[in-house]
Amino acid sequence: MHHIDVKILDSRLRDTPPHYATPGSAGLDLRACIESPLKIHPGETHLVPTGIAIHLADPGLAAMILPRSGLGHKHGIVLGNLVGLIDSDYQGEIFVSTWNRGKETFTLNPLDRLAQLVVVPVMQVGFNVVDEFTESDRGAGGFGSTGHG
Ligand SMILES: O=c1ccn([C@H]2C[C@H](O)[C@@H](COP(=O)(O)OP(=O)(O)OP(=O)(O)O)O2)c(=O)[nH]1
Repeated sequence: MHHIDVKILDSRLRDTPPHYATPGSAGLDLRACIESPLKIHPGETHLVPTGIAIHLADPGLAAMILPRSGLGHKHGIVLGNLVGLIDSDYQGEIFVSTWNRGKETFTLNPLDRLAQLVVVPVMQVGFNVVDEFTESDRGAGGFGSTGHG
């Protein structure tokens, strides 16, 4: 298992440092480190601090912030940037762009679990500029060009 450095920036999280809820969990809970309940009206987006900073350090790693399924499906609380990408050299606090795409006001309470962080391997590649690609079966066909079935 990889280990990465984390800073706890909000003392309320001291007793709950980031950990996977079950051994099979892919996402680490990110909590809303706000001082008081926050009403998010339909269509609004708020940048919510999470009280933690991570340093992935290895350019072969990145972290993605993803919505929580229940919040997104039932309450329309998703991400203003759809997916958040944390670079391996980022050391600042992690923020969640919190968008209420639903039709009802949602109240976010301090330390609520808001989103999830997934650490993923990243391959960095070099680009060779060419005039022609080596031929493939698909060629430039996309957007449904292989049919529906
Ligand atoms: O949902 C997010 C997305 C990003 N970040 C942090 C970590 C990331 O490494 C940094 C920069 O993000 P990104 O590269 O996506 O932002 P940008 O808008 O392209 O700006 P920059 O010029 O800072 O790269 O902001 C967050 O805290 N939450």
